[in-house]
Amino acid sequence: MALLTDVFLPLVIILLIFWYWYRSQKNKKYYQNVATPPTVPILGNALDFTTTTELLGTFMRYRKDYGGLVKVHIGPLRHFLLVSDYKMLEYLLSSPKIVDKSEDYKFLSSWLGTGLLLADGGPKWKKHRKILTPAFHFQILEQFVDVFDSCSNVLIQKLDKEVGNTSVDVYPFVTLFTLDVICESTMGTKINAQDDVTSDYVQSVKHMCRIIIERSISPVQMYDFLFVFTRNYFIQRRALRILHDKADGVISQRLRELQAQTKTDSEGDSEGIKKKKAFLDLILEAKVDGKPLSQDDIRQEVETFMFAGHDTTASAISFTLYCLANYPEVQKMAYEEQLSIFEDNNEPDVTYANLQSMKYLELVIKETLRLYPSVPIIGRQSGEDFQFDNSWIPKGDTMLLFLYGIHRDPKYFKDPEVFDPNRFENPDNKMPYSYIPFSAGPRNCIGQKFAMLEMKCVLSKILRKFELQPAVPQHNLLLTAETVLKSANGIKIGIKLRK
Ligand code: HEM
Repeated sequence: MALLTDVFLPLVIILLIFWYWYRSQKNKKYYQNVATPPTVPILGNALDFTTTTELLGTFMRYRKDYGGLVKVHIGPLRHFLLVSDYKMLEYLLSSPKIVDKSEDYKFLSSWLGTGLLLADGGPKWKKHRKILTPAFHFQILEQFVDVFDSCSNVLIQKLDKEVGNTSVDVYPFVTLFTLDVICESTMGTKINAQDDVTSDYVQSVKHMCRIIIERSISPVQMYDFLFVFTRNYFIQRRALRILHDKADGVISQRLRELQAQTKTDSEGDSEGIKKKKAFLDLILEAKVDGKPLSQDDIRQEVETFMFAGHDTTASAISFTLYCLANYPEVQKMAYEEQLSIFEDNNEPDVTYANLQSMKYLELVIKETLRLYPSVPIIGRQSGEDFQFDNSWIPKGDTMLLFLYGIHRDPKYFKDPEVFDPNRFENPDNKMPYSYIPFSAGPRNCIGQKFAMLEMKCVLSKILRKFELQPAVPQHNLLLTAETVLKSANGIKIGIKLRK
């Protein structure tokens, strides 16, 4: 006993003090000149973020009070660097080396595996990015206009039933529309989410999107070993089985069809009809190092497109409708542009050429994405220590790139809180990293052209059919930074039939 108290305990204390001293000496070179908001013991800055609706406001305050680089502590073990400094954003996004996603994306991995969005920036990501890029060539995108158009028609029917309602939350309608679009374009199969909202598939997508967010802020669910004891774990397990089975089923069926088609073609019995290709077909045809992708790799890319391509566009379309409703002058100009393109206002179908000529609508979407970027924050980490200005940033530390923050910086946007699509009329490209709704650099959004066409198509059809009005009673958005930007109290507008 005496040995324990006289020798062992003091030794442990000395070692701990030495370890603490050594760590603080070693860490001295890190984060120099980077401010930290005042912390409380153990919790650090955690009390500033108790809900996802506080996040953007707190980050904006940090930015205003402490500048473009802020070190934030969450509890005793976690910290991150909040980045909205122009030069640092440019450095990080253009770097061919800092291409790894941060830890925060891990809750998505049971669904998306190592598909493009989550993959570290190693050789696999590079090869997959290279073979998937041609899938977004305009000749391929052109084929999807029919899909955008027919899914928009279903949405119009749904909104038609809301005519006269002065306070419609458009987000639930739009998110089912974008799910229909992405499913048909990616897998080449219809899920009819807009007509069958209770289907297992639609519900599973919804559960997964919800659970990912709940896990990222819950001190219990964020740890895998505790998560397995929660109800969400069992819901997630079932949802993943449904989602994976669906994707696997579609992939196997397409493979069989392709094999049968090759056989018929080689027997000279082809009817000569060129079937529209879904993204899946292009992935099935692609070769990496001379070999086709494995079934797992294919499924992960398909599910990545499903995830990355539906909630993002739903957020952008819904906020654009909100802005059009609340800025009647802007809506008038957007509507007049539609009239100039479709002389007969009842013209039902939209073509690729029509979409190309919707220049003003594009400005409206761009300005909406400035104020309401679908992805308000993205996370990165570096594989090695690096120096920026006079500060060293350690390898593996999370850096949160605050896109929402730089989009509202008066240094780059005059009167940043004002919604003014004309500010993009003659863009000067001198500061390209101040406007990055689709990110930038090697890991930018692969689907941005697809998204722009889809958004223009559906907005064009809605604008021609309905007059959008500010909601009554007045609706103030309560922005919440989940995986995508949403409004916690809905995105509400009034809908009136155009005469
Ligand atoms: C308004 C719509 C959209 C917005 C604002 C948007 C925004 C973004 C952003 C900011 C990133 C970077 C994420 C990060 O670094 O963590 C990203 C990546 C990505 N997006 Fe989009 N996106 C949209 C639509 C789409 C669509 C329609 C698709 C697919 C059809 C898509 C597929 C992807 C993929 C696969 C990545 C990962 C790329 C990589 O890391 O190589 N996105 N998107």
